[in-house]
Amino acid sequence: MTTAPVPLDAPKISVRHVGKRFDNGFVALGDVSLDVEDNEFVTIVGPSGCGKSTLLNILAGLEEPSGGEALVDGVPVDGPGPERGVIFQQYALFPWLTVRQNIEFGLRTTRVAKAERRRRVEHYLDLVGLTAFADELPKTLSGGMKQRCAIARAYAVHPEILLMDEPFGAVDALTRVRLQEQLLATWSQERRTVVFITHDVDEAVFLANRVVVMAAGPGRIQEIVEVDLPYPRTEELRLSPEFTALRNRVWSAVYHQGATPSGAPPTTS
Ligand SMILES: Nc1ncnc2c1ncn2[C@@H]1O[C@H](COP(=O)(O)OP(=O)(O)OP(=O)(O)O)[C@@H](O)[C@H]1O
Repeated sequence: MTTAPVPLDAPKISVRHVGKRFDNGFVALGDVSLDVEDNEFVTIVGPSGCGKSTLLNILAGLEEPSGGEALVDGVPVDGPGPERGVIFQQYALFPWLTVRQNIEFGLRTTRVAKAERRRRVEHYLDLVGLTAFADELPKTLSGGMKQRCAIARAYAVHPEILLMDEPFGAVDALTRVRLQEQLLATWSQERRTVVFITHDVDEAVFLANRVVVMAAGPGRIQEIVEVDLPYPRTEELRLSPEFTALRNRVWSAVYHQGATPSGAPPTTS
């Protein structure tokens, strides 16, 4: 059997008419199509149950679509792969391994030489601010620290694509802002393609090149909002009229579906 050549101009990720009907007959995704270019940062927002996680799981190769296909570099996704790092809301650390060992774990299954593994682990420990806790077990860490450890573990493998499902959902507001800044700093230094699910409209706009707004019944793309704000994104930018306008536009696309995500609605006075 011959494999079709990968087109040079293929988007990094291509979702083509993907549908998902679960075994109980529930249709979680209707007909979803989306291209994500190399090095893009795309966030996905939408009401609970509109199929965000289902779509991400299909990209991760953890679920199979029941119609259409998902492609990475022009090749159909057929299970998980090391080029796609997945980060969930729950940290999923190994409790019996130290922070350092948890970060190193993913690297053991790659062909990275020992010296390079060590270098990378120290680099990502430093990047997420956990060097001082490297020899601690996860049970001694706060929720935000555990999540930073999970993020370092995913980054250390150098996946070309990061698939993130509400990764900062369980951390306090201040840690969340720091994690957002760290993620953007890493993304701009090391360039990855990121697909990031969130319920937080501010977070969606702050991080993304494009915000994909989904709707439910069945899950589908309602609107795509281009975020033409410059990087690096700063705290001042969050207060700017341009940011507020985009935030309100995304909010309105979600809000006018008749369901509300978490977070405060825009003031209308
Ligand atoms: N294995 C399954 N079998 C049947 N239905 C499922 C299954 N997994 C998810 N669903 C349903 O599919 C729909 C989409 O779920 P999904 O988790 O993708 O939504 P979501 O947009 O990520 O929601 P949330 O924002 O609450 O995390 C939901 O109605 C959910 O109940």
